[in-house]
Amino acid sequence: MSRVTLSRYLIEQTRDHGTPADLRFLIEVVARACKAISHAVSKGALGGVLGNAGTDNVQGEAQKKLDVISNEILLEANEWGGHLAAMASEEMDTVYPIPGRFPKGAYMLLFDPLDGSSNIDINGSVGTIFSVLRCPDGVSEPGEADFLQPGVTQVAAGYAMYGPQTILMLTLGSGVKGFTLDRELGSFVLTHDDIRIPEQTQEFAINTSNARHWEAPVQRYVEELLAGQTGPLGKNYNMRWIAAMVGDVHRILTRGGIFMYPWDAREPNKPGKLRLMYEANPMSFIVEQAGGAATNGRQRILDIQPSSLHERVAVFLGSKAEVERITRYHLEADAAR
Ligand SMILES: O=P(O)(O)OC[C@H]1O[C@](O)(COP(=O)(O)O)[C@@H](O)[C@@H]1O
Ligand SMILES: [Mg+2]
Ligand SMILES: [Mg+2]
Repeated sequence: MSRVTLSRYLIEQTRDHGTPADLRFLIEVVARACKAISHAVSKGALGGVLGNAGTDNVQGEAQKKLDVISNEILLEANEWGGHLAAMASEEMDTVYPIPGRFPKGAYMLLFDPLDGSSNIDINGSVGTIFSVLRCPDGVSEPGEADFLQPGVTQVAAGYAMYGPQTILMLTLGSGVKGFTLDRELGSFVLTHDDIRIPEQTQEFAINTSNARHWEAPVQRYVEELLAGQTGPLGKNYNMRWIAAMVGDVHRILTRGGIFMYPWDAREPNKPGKLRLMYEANPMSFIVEQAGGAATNGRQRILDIQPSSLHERVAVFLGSKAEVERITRYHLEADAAR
């Protein structure tokens, strides 16, 4: 059987399903950048890429060397391609315009260049998350306001995961495909066709060290999960936490489950830890395209109208029945107030 590479898959999407050629090139360039990041990550201590960069990002988080390297790789790969009008990144203060010497295109790219940064120095899984938006008509130099589109307008989203294997998961809005990097061939090869998340699950992911800071509906739900077979949910649940959203979402796409990063009272003014534009929106698009659901506890994430580029959000995503349950618990608690 001949192998379907990412390039071939994208060409077939253009030929048979009307995927614009410039979107296809854009995805190819992002995938090439992910290969370069995978290579950089794998060098570890030998390549001098571990440890802190000695700088903070706009959100006040200490940047790791690989956060900065990955951001640079994505910028350099994409700026000359001719498919983009601008980029935005978790690691940059504001919008990155395409330099005047390069041609401009119809799309805008957003990314979390290195997700799961706390795993870098322990040789745990990390990844890259990306989201593609259309540049509004008539805008040649998009600013922050042009990026503030709800997630439902995304034309493509995906992530690469740099684990024991490097994989790339992609949605163009009609299902989710997964590709594994063949290092000898240098290509991403289709290995996960038509991914579907089971509606029910027996696995959950949440950082329980924050339990005392959660809202009542989250405490209620997790208590019920922990109560197991003799509790109100009537079954035993297992728990996993990779500390990299890419890893937890990848597990959910592979065998189901629910992932939660709720609001908590440690920083009460922030709606959550994860970023709407670089993490929650692309992951919610992928999860919905695989038959799952994603909310902030009260509302579908893809319907949220962003108010700023680096906006945070609470995230509950994965198997539909579980996401519906935790969302219902929030709404019931709100109604009883
Ligand atoms: O360390 P915590 O609080 O458990 O947070 C883990 C979460 O933080 C993140 O690492 C945030 O992403 P970055 O590494 O891109 O900042 C998520 O991937 C992950 O789910
Ligand atoms: Mg992240
Ligand atoms: Mg990051």
